[in-house]
Order: sequence, then structure tokens, then C-alpha cells
Amino acid sequence: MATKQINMGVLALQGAFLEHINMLTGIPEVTSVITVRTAEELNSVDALIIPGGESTAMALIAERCNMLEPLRAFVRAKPTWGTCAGMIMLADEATGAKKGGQQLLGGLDICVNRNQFGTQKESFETMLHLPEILGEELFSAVFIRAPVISQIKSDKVKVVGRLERQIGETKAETIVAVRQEHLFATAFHPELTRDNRLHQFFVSMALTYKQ
Ligand SMILES: NC(=O)CC[C@H](N)C(=O)O
Repeated sequence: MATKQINMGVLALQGAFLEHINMLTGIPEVTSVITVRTAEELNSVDALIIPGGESTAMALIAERCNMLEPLRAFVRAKPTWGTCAGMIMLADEATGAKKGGQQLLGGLDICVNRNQFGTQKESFETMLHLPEILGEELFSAVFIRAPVISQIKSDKVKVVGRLERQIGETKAETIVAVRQEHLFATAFHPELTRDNRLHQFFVSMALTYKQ
């Protein structure tokens, strides 16, 4: 039986989209990877990655390009993975937003808190346990001005990644990866490593939604 094939898109309005394209290239099931900037391009893909970057800028550009509604319709129906700023875009609610708020796409029944770990200088890389995705194996996760999931608002949301950090005397645990049906979100940047296991996971996940 022929292996199922998939056409992938990476939203390329702003942020680290080239790195995602590099990660997807070479995964056998991926027939094509395109940069998505228009509704026409969006409608030609089976699944989408929304990259990291700056969610306020991404939302403003999406609004100016009349992409907010096409993106909202896409994420309601088709597999989408948001990384970092992309995760913020997929959240139903965000705190720590700029004055006046910011546009979100929504879809994930979560609240995220932006820039939870501080400034760019406070970026860090740590080994993460993602048992539902990688079993016992660890994944090196890069956090850059990352958000965290501060609230889960429905039982449709499955937590797939937790980060434990020692802050002074206390151990703090935060949620950094979730899945809700066809949506997947990570607070960190798997595209900035040389490890494409999470990209492989997303491709397999997206294939299960392809007729
Ligand atoms: N690396 C990132 O994507 C940072 C996200 C950024 N802090 C935001 O709020 O959009």
C-alpha cells in the first residue's frame, strides 16, 4: 500500500518560518512544503505550522493582509501546530498582551501568559520529557521569550509537555505543550534544533486527519 502523502504549509507573515521548512524537508510523507502568505496558498495545504516570532506583529500583519478570517477558518478545521508566538496565536486568550490587547486566532481552549520567563537574555535550553509523544526519550527544548499555558479551559485539551524549574527553594511546574484534537502547540522552538522528531510527530498526526 502506498504511504500517505501530505502538503505542508508554514505561515510566513513573520518569524522563524524558514527553519520549519528546513525541518519538514526530508520527511518522507511530506510531498511539498510551501510558505503561506495568502488565502489561496492556505487553501492549498493539508496542514499548517505557525512559527515563533512576535505574535503582536504577526497578528497585525495577518489583519492587514486580510488573513485573520481565512486563518481562523483553517485552524477550526485542519491540523495546525503553533510554536511559541504560534502557540499564542492559537490560544483563546492571552495575558501579558500589549495595551489594547491583540488579535488571536483561537481554537485552543487555553489561556497563555506571554513572556513568562522574561527577556531575550533569559532564553534557555533544557531537556524536556514529552511522554505521550516520545515515550522515555528526552527532547532538547529552546525557550525564547516563551509563553506558558496558564489555564486549561476544557477537558478536550491534553497536556503533553511540562517543564519543571527550580526557582530558589521551590520547584515550579508549568505546562509548555498541549494537544486538542487536530491542534498542537509548543511554547518552545523545535525548529531551532537539529532534531526533527516533533516535526515527524506533527506530520503523522496531520496524516490521521487526511481522508
Ligand atoms: N520566540 C517567540 O516566538 C517569542 C514570542 C513572543 N514573546 C510573543 O509574545 O509573541
